Amino acid sequence: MTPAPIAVALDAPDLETAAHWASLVTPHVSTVKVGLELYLRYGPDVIASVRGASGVRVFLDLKLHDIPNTVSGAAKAVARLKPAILTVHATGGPAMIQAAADALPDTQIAAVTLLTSLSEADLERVGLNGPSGDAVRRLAALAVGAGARALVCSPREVATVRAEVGPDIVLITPGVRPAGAATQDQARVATPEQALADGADLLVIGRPITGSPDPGATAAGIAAALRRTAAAGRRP
Ligand SMILES: O=c1ccn([C@@H]2O[C@H](COP(=O)(O)O)[C@@H](O)[C@H]2O)c(=O)[nH]1
Repeated sequence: MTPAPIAVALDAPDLETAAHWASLVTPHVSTVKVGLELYLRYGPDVIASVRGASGVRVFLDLKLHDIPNTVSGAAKAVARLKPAILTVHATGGPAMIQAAADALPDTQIAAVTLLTSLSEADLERVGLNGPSGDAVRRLAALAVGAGARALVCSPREVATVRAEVGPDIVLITPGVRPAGAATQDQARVATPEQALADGADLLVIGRPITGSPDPGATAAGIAAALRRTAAAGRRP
């Protein structure tokens, strides 16, 4: 069975837990995601631990945000880890995004538009007035123009972003919650089915899977639900 287009966020307090979660979910999902918590605690070794014997795709979510020269150096520093995806903040600007893309030609540089934890009120507080979709669309176009091959946006804006950047850019959506799941600190959320229907290519799902009693079974269940929805959509 083809693994579902899901990146499980391995936001674990220790390496053993992260590697265990990775081994449970990798039969069912295409990708595992290493973020700041694990990478800052364990450094580059964490990548081999979660990749394990399966060789699953690793998404390195470091959200780099600095001057272009520093981001270029940081991107080169992780090149030997061969991440499938590396994130930078789109608000770092075009020169910074291009520096990352030039430094890591074999990795998809994904530009994070606006964090999915920010509500419309939060965005107003940081000086981004107007609907989140407007800022996300602007940042998406800027990032793609600078060489980003992937974008991170909330599932609420993914249809707008798809219309803006076309079919060839990989759209990644955190802020995904199965129906009825707690939103926790996420503000702009949608279900896995809705995110895919609206144009997402890869769904980032963390705590709804890793916080469940059986992460493997939960990942398998979400993957099966997505397959059922896709099959229903294909029926005449
Ligand atoms: O805008 C963003 C960018 C990245 N993330 C990351 O995705 C996961 C989401 O985890 P959940 O447990 O499903 O909330 C997490 O690692 C974030 O760092 C994001 O949420 N929003």
